[in-house]
Amino acid sequence: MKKAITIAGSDSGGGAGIQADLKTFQELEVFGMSALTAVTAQNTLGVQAVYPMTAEAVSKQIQSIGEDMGTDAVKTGMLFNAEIIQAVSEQIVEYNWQNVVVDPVMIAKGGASLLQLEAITSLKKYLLPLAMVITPNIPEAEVLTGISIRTDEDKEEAAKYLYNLGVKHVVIKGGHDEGRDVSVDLLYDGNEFKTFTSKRIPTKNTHGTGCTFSAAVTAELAKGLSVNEAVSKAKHFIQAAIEDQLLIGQGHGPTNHWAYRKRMVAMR
Ligand SMILES: Nc1ncnc2c1ncn2[C@@H]1O[C@H](COP(=O)(O)OP(=O)(O)OP(=O)(O)O)[C@@H](O)[C@H]1O
Ligand SMILES: Cc1ncc(CO)c(N)n1
Repeated sequence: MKKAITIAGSDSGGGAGIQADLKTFQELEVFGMSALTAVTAQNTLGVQAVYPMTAEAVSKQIQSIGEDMGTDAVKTGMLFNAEIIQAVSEQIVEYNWQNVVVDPVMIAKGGASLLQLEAITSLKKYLLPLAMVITPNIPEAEVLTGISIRTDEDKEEAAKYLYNLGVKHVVIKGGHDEGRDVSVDLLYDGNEFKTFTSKRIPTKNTHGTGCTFSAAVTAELAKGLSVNEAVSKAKHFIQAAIEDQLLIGQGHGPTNHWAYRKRMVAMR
């Protein structure tokens, strides 16, 4: 069985963070492991509190996996501060992990900060050059590049900027591209652009869409798919998860992580 580790924050509400990642790994038949970077008190209404781990505690968790079990792919989500980013980057180098998916989580749906502003320089300097894939949403791509993204050309320019920081593949997600009836994710591999388009689902229940999408990319890379194939599969996975609504909580509800498998079983 292939293995994947998520290095991310805990979402007590279960829709995003470590919980979304492990559910997604399981649904895609990959053995899930984790290193917690922070504990959040969170629900569908927002983030009530953030308790970061020490960089040492994060390092030790990764070391436990690296020294014994190993992994076929790595995902990073909420990293919170520069010390954690540096520790994670060092461990990725130490164990020579190649299939690294960086979801540059910055701000939760309700506006709470999940990454300190001064940590963005460290993210760009230490972690991005180790990434096989980076999966920013539009606001994250704007912060990382300083480019204001309004048009498809702006997205392409931002993707090129991120590629030039040493990331091998850039996926700029289209969930925040509101006012369109489609959600378009753009993939750039340094050579050509490819788009993955789906019907935009009118719903407020999109808590954890980004985490779930990047976890699905990670699981598929662990299984040996190419980045192109992994992104395509992840797009189908998240589309099913948003479509098959759960209606949990009073705010931005979680997606349905088992919708994709339910569909696959029904098609057999
Ligand atoms: N309403 C929607 N309908 C269809 N697809 C969507 C919708 N919202 C998001 N997506 C898809 O979900 C994935 C995640 O995109 P999004 O831009 O929402 O990430 P995000 O902002 O990082 O998510 P979050 O911060 O909630 O974890 C992308 O593949 C995007 O196309
Ligand atoms: C712990 C955690 N990671 C990531 C996100 C982004 O969706 C969130 N809301 N919470």
